[in-house]
Amino acid sequence: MTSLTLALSKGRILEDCLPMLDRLGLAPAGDIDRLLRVPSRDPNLHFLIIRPTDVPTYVEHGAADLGIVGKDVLMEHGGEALYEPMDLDIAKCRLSIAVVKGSPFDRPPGTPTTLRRRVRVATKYPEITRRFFAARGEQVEIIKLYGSMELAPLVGLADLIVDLVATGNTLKANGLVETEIICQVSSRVVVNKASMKMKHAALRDLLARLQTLRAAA
Ligand SMILES: Nc1ncnc2c1ncn2[C@@H]1O[C@H](COP(=O)(O)OP(=O)(O)OP(=O)(O)O)[C@@H](O)[C@H]1O
Ligand SMILES: O=P(O)(O)OC[C@H]1O[C@H](OP(=O)(O)OP(=O)(O)O)[C@H](O)[C@@H]1O
Repeated sequence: MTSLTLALSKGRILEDCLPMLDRLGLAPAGDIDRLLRVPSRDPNLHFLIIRPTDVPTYVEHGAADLGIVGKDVLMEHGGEALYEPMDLDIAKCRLSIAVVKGSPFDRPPGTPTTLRRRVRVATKYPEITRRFFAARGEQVEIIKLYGSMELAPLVGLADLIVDLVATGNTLKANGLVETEIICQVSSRVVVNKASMKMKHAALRDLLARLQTLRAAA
């Protein structure tokens, strides 16, 4: 039998995936809090439990045959080297622009700025942000952060943020408002292109099983 390696994004996506994998009889058979390479209840499937931002890299290089990762991470990484056959419709949120409520930046999208400097945007997604503003003919100064983006405009580090929003509770709690949605986000299955050829039957079966869950949801 062909064996497959599936890279799972640690954190929120892993938690959302576990019930799905369990229903397919593919739950991890090991301590997912400690082990980085975990067998599943199916002897032909192993999991790698890794940081979300590392999933596209592992799959692209063939260290994993497939992976589950947020569309946000894929767009930032650039997904051209991977197949993206399925939207799992889990870990749903959106990538948005937000500003301090009532600040000079709290205005309709695309309003020309009167600033003598570039608008400063704090984000974990510099590539998506650069492309988004460039497509509108705006050059912005991007400040790369690794978390807690909501803090940046409160302490004068940035004018705007580009961050994930789901319920909107984090923005609200910090006195921020969403001014524009850049894109909707959900978790996707990505597949290594060589694996898709060499392990076609095994991958097709696993994708079909994941698809039945989607259809039943
Ligand atoms: N509030 C949210 N609601 C729903 N999905 C979310 C939310 N925040 C993030 N996600 C999705 O889950 C993915 C992983 O988010 P999570 O917060 O678990 O990890 P992280 O802290 O971003 O990872 P890292 O450890 O690499 O910084 C994101 O890439 C996105 O696709
Ligand atoms: O709209 P909400 O439902 O409040 O969710 C949005 C929050 O969720 C994510 O953060 P997360 O909890 O993953 O923390 P992190 O950015 O520090 O990883 C995101 O970066 C927002 O801060």
